[in-house]
Amino acid sequence: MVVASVDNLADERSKAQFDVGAMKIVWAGSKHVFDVTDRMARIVASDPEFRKDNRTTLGRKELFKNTLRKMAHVVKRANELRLTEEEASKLRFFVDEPGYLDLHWGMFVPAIKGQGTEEQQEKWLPLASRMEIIGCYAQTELGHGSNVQGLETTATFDPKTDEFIIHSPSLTSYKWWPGGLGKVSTHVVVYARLVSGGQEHGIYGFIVQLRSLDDHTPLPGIIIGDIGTKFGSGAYNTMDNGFVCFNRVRIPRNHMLMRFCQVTREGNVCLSDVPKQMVYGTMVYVRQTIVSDASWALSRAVCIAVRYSAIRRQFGSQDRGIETQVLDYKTQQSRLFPLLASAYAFRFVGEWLKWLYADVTERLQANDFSTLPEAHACTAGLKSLTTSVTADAIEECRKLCGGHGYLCSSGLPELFAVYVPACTYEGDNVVLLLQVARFLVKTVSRLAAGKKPVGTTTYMGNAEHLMQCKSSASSPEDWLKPSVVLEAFEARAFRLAVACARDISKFSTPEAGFAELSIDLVEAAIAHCEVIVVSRFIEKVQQDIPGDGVKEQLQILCFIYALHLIHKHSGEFLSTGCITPEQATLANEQLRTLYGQVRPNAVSLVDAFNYTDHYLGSALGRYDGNVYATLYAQALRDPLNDTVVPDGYEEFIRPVLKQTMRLSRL
Ligand SMILES: CC/C=C\C/C=C\C/C=C\C/C=C\C/C=C\C/C=C\CCC(=O)SCCNC(=O)CCNC(=O)[C@H](O)C(C)(C)COP(=O)(O)OP(=O)(O)OC[C@H]1O[C@@H](n2cnc3c(N)ncnc32)[C@H](O)[C@@H]1OP(=O)(O)O
Ligand SMILES: Cc1cc2nc3c(=O)[nH]c(=O)nc-3n(C[C@H](O)[C@H](O)[C@H](O)COP(=O)(O)OP(=O)(O)OC[C@H]3O[C@@H](n4cnc5c(N)ncnc54)[C@H](O)[C@@H]3O)c2cc1C
Repeated sequence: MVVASVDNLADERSKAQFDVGAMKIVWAGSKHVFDVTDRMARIVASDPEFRKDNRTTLGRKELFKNTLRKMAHVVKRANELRLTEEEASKLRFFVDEPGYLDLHWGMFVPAIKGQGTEEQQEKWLPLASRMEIIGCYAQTELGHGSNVQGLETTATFDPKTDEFIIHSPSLTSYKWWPGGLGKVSTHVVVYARLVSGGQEHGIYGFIVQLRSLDDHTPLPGIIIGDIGTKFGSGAYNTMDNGFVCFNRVRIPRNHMLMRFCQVTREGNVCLSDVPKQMVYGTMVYVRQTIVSDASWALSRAVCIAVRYSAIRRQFGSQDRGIETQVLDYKTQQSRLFPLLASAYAFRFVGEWLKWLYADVTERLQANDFSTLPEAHACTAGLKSLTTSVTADAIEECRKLCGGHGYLCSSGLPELFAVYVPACTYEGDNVVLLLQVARFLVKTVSRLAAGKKPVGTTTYMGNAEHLMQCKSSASSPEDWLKPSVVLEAFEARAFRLAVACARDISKFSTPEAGFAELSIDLVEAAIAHCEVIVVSRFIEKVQQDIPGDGVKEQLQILCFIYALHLIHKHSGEFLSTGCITPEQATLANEQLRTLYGQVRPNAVSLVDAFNYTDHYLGSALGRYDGNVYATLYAQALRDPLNDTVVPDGYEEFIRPVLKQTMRLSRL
């Protein structure tokens, strides 16, 4: 019997019809980013301090201490190697272990940058950059997360002492969830209701010291700890998500982040002339980074599943000869290749969102707030879409790897467990889609008032056409025309949004209509977000892209992405009358052809992600394809195999056997 050989992947690589090196640059975004990413990934992979293959077997305390050691090593290496901010952030990324540094650099520092005055930034940022203090971001409470306006923690100004009193008035007001809070952070940006002169003035951020910088003990009035073990082995349990209760903790007045709202010495509250939502700015920033990161998690899972599907063979042999690679099964392709295409789609939309965020930031600095609602809708919607798809895709990749996908050594269970909270943190995905829907309904009603839509809703300006058009696709090849594909997506999204707006107007109040129709609104929001992703992908493949065959591969992936969505949401495309059942069948036919075109390039398309074996952390996804020997070696290393006869034999197995023997003699 011929067994799968590691040569499978070499064979696969020899079939590639494009320049893999050039695709690596496209995936990275530029030669510079590729070089930095590649260098940082290799530094981490070659450093034994960053070993992670034992993570799922460690108890919580050991795991956490191990993370502390790694974080300290990250800081040490970043200093020794004099890494730039860009390089250090990549280094942290490849260490691939959630830890307090994520929240310090990812939320605490951005909150101060975004919401602190210049003076406050000058004071706090150098301390944070040199890591003389470690910070986190505490917004969520035990009783309230999604509803930020419902937060209970108070920050009451005391004009007698020129201080704020930070207080947790109830159990439900305890801050609950912030990463880095439980055991590590010395400081926190706390979100609380500002109270001055006996009046409430809304939610703002306040810098509070939590722990002594001498011995790390909590400061007076602070009760603090970890919220407990979370889902999965290893995974997010490396993070000390924490709780904190403030018992009338006093902080100086200038610890309130005062860029958008100032409290004077007398306790007067002066609002700047900016929208009050500016205080939500850190969330917009982080949502944008989460969209960029989705493509990394998704591509990682897809890389494992594609390589393993090329190695794994089942059936297809009459004479016990060589069996079929599971990657050759159309069903495997139809589950896997849309995920591969989605990874590329999310990579490009992530890059675009970075641009959008930079653009809105520049405008806000010039007091132009006109694009803020769109930036909020795009970051919220794309965060929701990309994380939901990625979490589901990681689980699908696990199933695509059959039984071995269920082993921790496949890397997929931990990847799923660490990734799935992305659907919840930084805004629950449904709550965020409802924000997009609110924006869409407003856009539709503005259209009715003769206002021209801009940005990602520009397509809605073509209202009359989008409401009436019928797709012209009359052959499978027609589904390779960008204009045909885009028209179908835009018409579906627009018709769903218009139907929602129309139906809402039938209720006694818009709020009642919005609440009753929220299921339809979520669907309309997803349809709009898919227009954004599809159109950005089409735009990308219409650019000049260097490298033999690279553009052709991306075109194939782009159409797989779009057509698999038409298949997935065929109910909506059909019920809105954007396409006919015959056209849906033609789209499926084209999709099947495209799967055949990706097949010989699949392994090279995942090689283009340029992942090290360390980063992948998977016996199934190894670059050399040596799957079975690695699975066996890792099984032998399991703590349960430390002894041949297990601990507990004398106590619990032997007596059972003895008892059974006694019974059988009776
Ligand atoms: C094996 C592998 C191992 C290891 C892998 C290693 C590492 C990788 C993994 C991951 C770890 C690393 C890092 C991960 C990064 C981050 C994750 C960590 C932490 C997460 C942190 C948090 O979760 S912080 C808390 C976040 N909380 C939320 O997001 C709350 C959500 N709620 C809200 O945002 C709001 O309450 C709301 C938007 C839902 C409602 O707002 P509001 O009550 O004000 O009501 P309205 O709906 O009425 O809105 C009023 C108007 O305001 C507009 N609006 C709302 N929000 C914004 C905004 N942000 N910007 C601009 N405008 C906004 C809204 O549109 C309304 O406008 P109108 O014109 O319609 O009035
Ligand atoms: C791993 C992890 C890390 C985190 N890190 C931090 C951190 O560093 N700092 C921090 O402040 N917070 C953090 N959080 C908290 C996180 O931001 C919140 O959990 C998140 O915002 C969701 O809020 P919630 O838990 O209140 O969910 P809920 O709002 O209680 O959601 C429960 C259910 O209700 C539904 N729902 C809620 N409102 C509506 C509505 N209006 N319409 C329809 N359905 C609705 C949701 O869809 C969901 O299904 C973290 C959370 C996790 C899981």
